[in-house]
Amino acid sequence: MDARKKAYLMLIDICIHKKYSHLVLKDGMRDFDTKDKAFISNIVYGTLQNYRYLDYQWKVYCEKIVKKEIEILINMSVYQLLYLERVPAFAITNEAVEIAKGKYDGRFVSFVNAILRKVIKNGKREVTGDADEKLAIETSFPLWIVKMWNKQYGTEVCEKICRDALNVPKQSVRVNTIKNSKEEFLSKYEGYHNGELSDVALTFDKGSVASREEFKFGYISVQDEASQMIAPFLNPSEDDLVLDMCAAPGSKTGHMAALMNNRGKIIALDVHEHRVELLKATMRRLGCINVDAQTCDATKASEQFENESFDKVLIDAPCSGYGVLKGKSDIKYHMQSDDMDGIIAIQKELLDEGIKLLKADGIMVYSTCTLNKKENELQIKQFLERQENMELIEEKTIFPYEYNCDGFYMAKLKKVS
Ligand SMILES: C[S@@+](CC[C@H](N)C(=O)[O-])C[C@H]1O[C@@H](n2cnc3c(N)ncnc32)[C@H](O)[C@@H]1O
Repeated sequence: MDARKKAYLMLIDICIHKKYSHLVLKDGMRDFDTKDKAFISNIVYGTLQNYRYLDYQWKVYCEKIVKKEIEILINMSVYQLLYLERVPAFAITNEAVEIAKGKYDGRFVSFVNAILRKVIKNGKREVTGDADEKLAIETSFPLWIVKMWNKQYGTEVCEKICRDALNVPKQSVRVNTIKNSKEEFLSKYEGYHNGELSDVALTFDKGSVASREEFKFGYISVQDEASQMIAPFLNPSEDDLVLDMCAAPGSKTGHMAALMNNRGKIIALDVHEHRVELLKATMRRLGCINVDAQTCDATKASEQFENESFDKVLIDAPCSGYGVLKGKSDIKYHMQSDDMDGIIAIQKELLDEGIKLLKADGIMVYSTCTLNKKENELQIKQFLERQENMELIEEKTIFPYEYNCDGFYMAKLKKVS
């Protein structure tokens, strides 16, 4: 199959059938060579990342509402016209027409052709509107989130968050110190560079590490650098009993096990059984022997575990994920203003359950990979108002533009006796 046709079918799966982009790309590219793989992934991610900007470039030329399948075809073609300078315009138009011919009737074929010709003739449209509207279109965010970030973080930070989300994320791994030190690892494997934030982080430029020997042997774990700041923030020690309430797929569990020198004990919970299986496989690969993984709804964990029995509790909560938009452009594409309504209630339940299980003088860390104060600072403020025996020791936000990493929020809390 032609690479563009494949990219189109993948975009249909992601945008219409709501499949995860990384899985669609992983499963769909087996029969393509390296060059085509790069081309397909460029079209898929580029189109998703710039979707609203691409809409803006051509919807001015049509009066009626367009079928979603046709909109996707035009957007992926406009993406190539505006961003892939080496690809000739006639090749892009011809291929779009061929894809349309194979699937839709003659009316749609001429429509696609006419729109693309107008975009070629008129070139890029300058974005107009007030500052929020311009930023929203230029960076392909819905207006409501630009307004929300503006209100919560101020204009300057909001603009940096939006523009940074268009960048390609840095790829990072964590050296698994249970199996090797960073120095030992670097003496054996090439193509890795020191990270900026975490002392066990390495970055790499090319390809994916999942098929490499060093990954299979468990010498490294794929983990964003900002995410690597969470386990040290909780700082578990060798003789601690730790509860990791939302643990799968286990990035932070594995990091905590390493910080504890594989001693003490981590009870790692997740509500989804298939994700607990993933976590167990990761723990085996990394050689973590102090982790007991269990399928459990952590909002009811006190029915299963004794109250006040854990020295440390980590709640790496389910969240809207607005800190990881560079790497997961499908979150950006699908984002809706009511995404967080249900999640905020679950986060609250997890916090209230966590405190029951924490020992007096114990430490709890609450973290999310989102940039939304309602799930972060405000969630913690309301928790502290409900629970007088908890005190806030420190809270911080890592913005994704600071280190070309993911965005994370973390709060460290202590149970006062
Ligand atoms: C942000 S992810 C955790 C990432 C993980 N800590 C890591 O570092 O790899 C949130 C996890 O919470 C789990 N989850 C959601 N609701 C839950 C609940 N009520 N009890 C336990 N786990 C839950 C999800 O299945 C998901 O795996």
